[in-house]
Amino acid sequence: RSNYPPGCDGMPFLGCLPLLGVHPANTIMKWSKRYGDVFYVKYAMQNVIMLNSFESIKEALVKQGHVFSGRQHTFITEFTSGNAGLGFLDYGAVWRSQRRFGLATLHEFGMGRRCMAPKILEEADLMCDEMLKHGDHAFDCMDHITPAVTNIISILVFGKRFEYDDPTLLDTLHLLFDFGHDFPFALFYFAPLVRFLPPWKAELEKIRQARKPVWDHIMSAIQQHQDTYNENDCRDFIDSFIAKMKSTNADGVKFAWWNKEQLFHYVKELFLAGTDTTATTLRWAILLIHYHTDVHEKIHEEIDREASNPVKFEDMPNMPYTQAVIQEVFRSRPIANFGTMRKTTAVGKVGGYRIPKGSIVMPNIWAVHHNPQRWKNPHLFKPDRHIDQNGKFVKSEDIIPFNVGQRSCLGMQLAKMEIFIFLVRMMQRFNF
Ligand code: HEM
Repeated sequence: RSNYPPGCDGMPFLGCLPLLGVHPANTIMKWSKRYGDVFYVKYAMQNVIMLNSFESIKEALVKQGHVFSGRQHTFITEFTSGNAGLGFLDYGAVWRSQRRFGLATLHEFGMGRRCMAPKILEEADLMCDEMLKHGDHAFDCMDHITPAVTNIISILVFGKRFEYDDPTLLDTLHLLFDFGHDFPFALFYFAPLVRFLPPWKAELEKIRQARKPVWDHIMSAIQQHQDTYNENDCRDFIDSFIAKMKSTNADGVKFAWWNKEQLFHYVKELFLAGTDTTATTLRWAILLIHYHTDVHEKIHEEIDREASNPVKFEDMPNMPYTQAVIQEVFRSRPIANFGTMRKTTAVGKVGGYRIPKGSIVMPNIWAVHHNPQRWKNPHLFKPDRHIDQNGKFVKSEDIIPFNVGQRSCLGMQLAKMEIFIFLVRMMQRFNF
């Protein structure tokens, strides 16, 4: 294989899996000292091209986005998404049209005409009310953050929130957080045969059982929307999709991807992709602010001085320190260290190496955010590094928790809005 990147083969059958340790992204970042920015790591039987610098990630995912935006279909992508929805569609015309629809709809309901900000604030207040019920007793803040962010996706998708003790919400949380949180997706992805081994076989069966009521609920919500659909009153994501189904199929030609089954997978995926990510980022924010008393004092002072009470999303540009704190949370604790696996749809070239068609490629976002040449003491939490001499917030294009390129996170704007409003509102109502 001429001009293929260097790399590590590890052991027969297992490849490098046993060598990755408890923090694979950090281990791979260390290996880049030996192999350079672009190298391969064998995961079980499959080579994965790792991109360990912002330059190589940009060269591949942005400059050659048409080559590096595919997805591989495996047993686990089929199990998770039916290889439909959006995140696991392979690159091509179908993905492009579904993505365009998703972006336009999220814009409409997220930032656009029907801005979600007031609903996010309302949910943040309801969440704070629940937290207050604990009085002086200790509690796990995730017990309240997860239902609240799940409700934001519910409002977007179903047009309504759930009471915190509603069985549908509880079933959804059970599925997303009890199973989803630590699910070894990569293990099933690279070593699909483990699904036949007893402990994993049983685990998958438990997930099948747990997801049934949630899937039934999504299907019946779609049916209910179809029964009550009014073309002059588009209530939410499902209505927008139904409108698209009707207009696309209007001439009697059925387009395979604008149908109820695809809608079901899309809805499912918005919950999968948009809840744990946002909730975990918020949890990191609370923890990091709590442990850094200097940061805690400065952010509180800015919120008291600059934010409306209750906070508005429009306050954000006047709050450079709060923006710096959020950017530093994203830098120091990216939720998806490796983004989501990409597959090349043609031959590509990165760092001078030839990347064959069909290669699996992963950006090491952790390595970019912890590069000591770029960030002084990268392991320290220091929001001030994002403030210039004039006290202004400095936005850094190489902080990439949502990844970059045409396949980056669909919900980035909504997630940023949620994190700002939830965090500031919590700090307006509590000290932590
Ligand atoms: C802090 C919160 C979030 C983080 C850190 C995050 C991060 C990511 C990352 C790293 C990817 C992989 C992109 C790639 O392959 O390059 C992704 C994809 C995706 N995210 Fe997010 N995400 C967040 C919140 C959300 C929210 C709120 C939604 C939905 C409303 C969402 C929906 C999606 C979807 C649908 C994809 C697949 C996009 C595609 O393949 O075209 N995410 N996200």
